[in-house]
Amino acid sequence: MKVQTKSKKVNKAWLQQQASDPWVKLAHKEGYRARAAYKLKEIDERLRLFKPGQVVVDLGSTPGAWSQYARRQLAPRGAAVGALDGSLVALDLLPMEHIEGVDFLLGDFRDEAVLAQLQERVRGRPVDVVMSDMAPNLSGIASADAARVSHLVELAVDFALHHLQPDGALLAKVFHGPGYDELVALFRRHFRQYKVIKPKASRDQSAETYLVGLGLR
Ligand SMILES: C[S@@+](CC[C@H](N)C(=O)[O-])C[C@H]1O[C@@H](n2cnc3c(N)ncnc32)[C@H](O)[C@@H]1O
Repeated sequence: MKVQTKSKKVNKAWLQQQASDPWVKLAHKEGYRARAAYKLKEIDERLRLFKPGQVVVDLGSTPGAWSQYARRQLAPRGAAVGALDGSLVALDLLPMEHIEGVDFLLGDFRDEAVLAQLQERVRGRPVDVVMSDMAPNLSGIASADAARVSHLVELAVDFALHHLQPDGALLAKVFHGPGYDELVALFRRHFRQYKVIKPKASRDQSAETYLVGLGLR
């Protein structure tokens, strides 16, 4: 009974925070499924990641705000959405409501069979942008959580090394704390340039930040 009361309180606080969050309001107005769209938008406005006609892979895509944003950038002006077929491939553990022009795959990125299916969807085309907003369920045990985050980012780097075109980009969510410096070193080792960006839409109290690798070494 006590637990239920506490979770109701947490829920109420979360709902209040959502209602007063300017990014949530903007997301509603502009038709995005989540405020996360504005993190990607800011990164894109700084680095110009997306261009019409590119091939993009979105890892950890649900509910779909990054896919929605990327899809809007990839569609050449005035082109039918069908022109995008297969050029935006999204993957998540959780189902994602359909977005026109987005080829969604349900599965765990750590699973080799799922990785093989993702590779099939990419059909051997060089990928321009791999983006990963994947975040594991956190246990609260810092070392275990850091290992989970690092593992997902390392797998995303490995995927990027095999599929990115030479001037392509990898964008990945990371967390400050144990394992962070090693992930920065990994980006430095494999990319000609790397950037660390904490977008304004990322909550100050959150340890999340984004690493972007530009151009393969
Ligand atoms: C912060 S949400 C992504 C939000 C998304 N970028 C958007 O704009 O709507 C993180 C997502 O990562 C997914 N995820 C976590 N671990 C994953 C894994 N091993 N394989 C695939 N997806 C994973 C979660 O299911 C969750 O939907």
